[in-house]
Amino acid sequence: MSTTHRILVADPISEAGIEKLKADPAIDVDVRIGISPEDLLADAALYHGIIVRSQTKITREVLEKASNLKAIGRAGVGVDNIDVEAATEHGVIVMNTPAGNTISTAEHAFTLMMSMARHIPQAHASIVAGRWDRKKYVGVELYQKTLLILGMGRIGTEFARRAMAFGMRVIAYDPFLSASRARLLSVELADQIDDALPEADFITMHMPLTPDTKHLLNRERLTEKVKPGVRIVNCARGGLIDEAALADALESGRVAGAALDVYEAEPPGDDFALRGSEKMVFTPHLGASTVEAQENVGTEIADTVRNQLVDGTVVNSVNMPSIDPKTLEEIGAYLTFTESLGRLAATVAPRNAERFRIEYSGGLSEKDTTLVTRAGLKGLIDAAWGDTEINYLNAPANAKRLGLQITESKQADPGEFTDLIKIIVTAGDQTTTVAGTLFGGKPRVVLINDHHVEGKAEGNVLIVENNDQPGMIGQMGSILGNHGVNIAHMALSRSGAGEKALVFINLDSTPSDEVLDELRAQPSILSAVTAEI
Ligand SMILES: NC(=O)C1=CN([C@@H]2O[C@H](COP(=O)(O)OP(=O)(O)OC[C@H]3O[C@@H](n4cnc5c(N)ncnc54)[C@H](O)[C@@H]3O)[C@@H](O)[C@H]2O)C=CC1
Ligand SMILES: O=C(O)C(=O)COP(=O)(O)O
Repeated sequence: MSTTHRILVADPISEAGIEKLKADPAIDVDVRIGISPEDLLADAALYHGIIVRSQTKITREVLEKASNLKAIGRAGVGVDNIDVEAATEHGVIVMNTPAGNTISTAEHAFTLMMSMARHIPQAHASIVAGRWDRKKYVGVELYQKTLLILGMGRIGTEFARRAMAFGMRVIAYDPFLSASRARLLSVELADQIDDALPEADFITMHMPLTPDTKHLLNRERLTEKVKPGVRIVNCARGGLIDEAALADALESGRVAGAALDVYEAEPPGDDFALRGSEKMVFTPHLGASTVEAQENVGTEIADTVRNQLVDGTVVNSVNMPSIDPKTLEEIGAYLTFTESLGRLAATVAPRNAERFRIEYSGGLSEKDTTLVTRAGLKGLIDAAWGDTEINYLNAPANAKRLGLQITESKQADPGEFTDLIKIIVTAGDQTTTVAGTLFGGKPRVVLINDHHVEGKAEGNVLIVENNDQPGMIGQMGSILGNHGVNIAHMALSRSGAGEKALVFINLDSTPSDEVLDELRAQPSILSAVTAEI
């Protein structure tokens, strides 16, 4: 039976994007543009996917109600209207469209800079008002002026190209920009923002709004650090500039002008201090509002969310590593297997694990194993704590919540196997080790503590530790047989003749507590545990 995935489109995306979703039999789409916060809360549980732009706020409260939600798609770049931390905790993947609106936004920001330099909106309004103010609107050239770009990512880079074509000197401040990349882009790299501010005739902002970047242009910078007469463009996020401080800096003349597409509150309230200033140029968050950009981001996000819900791929996620079809092919087989190993470790290990260590050797040691580690962690947490809401996304956050330390190591030499995955769980001074490999594509458990076995890592398993003495297998077989539990496969291991032995049994059904109690009551059986892995 095929499942239908229900997607809410909460903000306006292109018709082409909506048509894509409507045409897909696996998708049921509800277009509810401008849905109220109350309705969103009330109906959040209906949806597996939600698509937004910058308007709809996906808050922690919404995520708490959205019990079926798996993916949020942002048709655009900035995800500051989504509580990504809460989404991660709830196992909801957040994905965006990083490149679809780059050119439109760079062009818009550049247009704002030029309009500001030549007072275009004010001059236009003066004509409309019947005036002919040629003296009042004398502007400045961009040519040979110094431009400071704050945030040299996709949009910043496109802005720089255009500025250089206009003969501007370009300085970039971006803590994540390498010196070699700056050279490649022909821009000067500023190590410290405060060193660059006094040099800039124009500043343009192109970074995300985060707790680190909030009010990057604060009162001190706007009134003491910037070059007198600077002109500022913000087409990124309103919160990057302290608007009240900007109003004062304009008033004092330290800042000659500013052009904003984005605001601390959108739309700005009645108390918006900058509204009346003649030195300002405003647009209502139009950076990405072109036919081309909307076509790009609308169709892309429709595909991205659809593919995540239907095929399990993850691309352009801001809170989870990518799982593209190639990655799935490379490590897909290891994901379910490592989850089983995690479950097995939980079964054999004592409760209250404190440390989870996963070791990769062989071919896997050269691959990106982030997700494989998360799969093992998911299996462990699910089986040990009974937390079925756990998934690849929220496994690390849940491990943290449970006080579980995670370490991962890799070594090239796999010993006798092509690939080996070892999970070591520690609780107090007790350490439990399980290891496994894919044997001709089939998952095999090859080690449980110091016992080498060759067990099938699937279905119902029973692990019995006993004293190595004659008749033990018969004893176990009869107890299981008497309760109608069929043995599918059995693997034996012992540390030495007459010492401790371990039996790894695959069963056709789950043994009851009665069976386990009976096994444990045998004088030579030291332990018996069962799990569905
Ligand atoms: N007005 C509009 O309609 C639009 C606004 N945006 C905004 O523009 C921003 C930039 O977009 P893209 O260039 O596509 O993103 P991007 O991710 O390609 O670039 C962002 C850059 O900011 C840098 N950065 C991060 N923290 C920084 C810090 N503390 N100081 C300086 N640089 C820092 C990053 O290293 C990166 O190079 C987005 O975050 C979004 O909020 C994006 C599209 C449309
Ligand atoms: O992509 C972004 O970050 C934007 O700010 C564009 O916002 P919008 O989709 O036009 O509401």
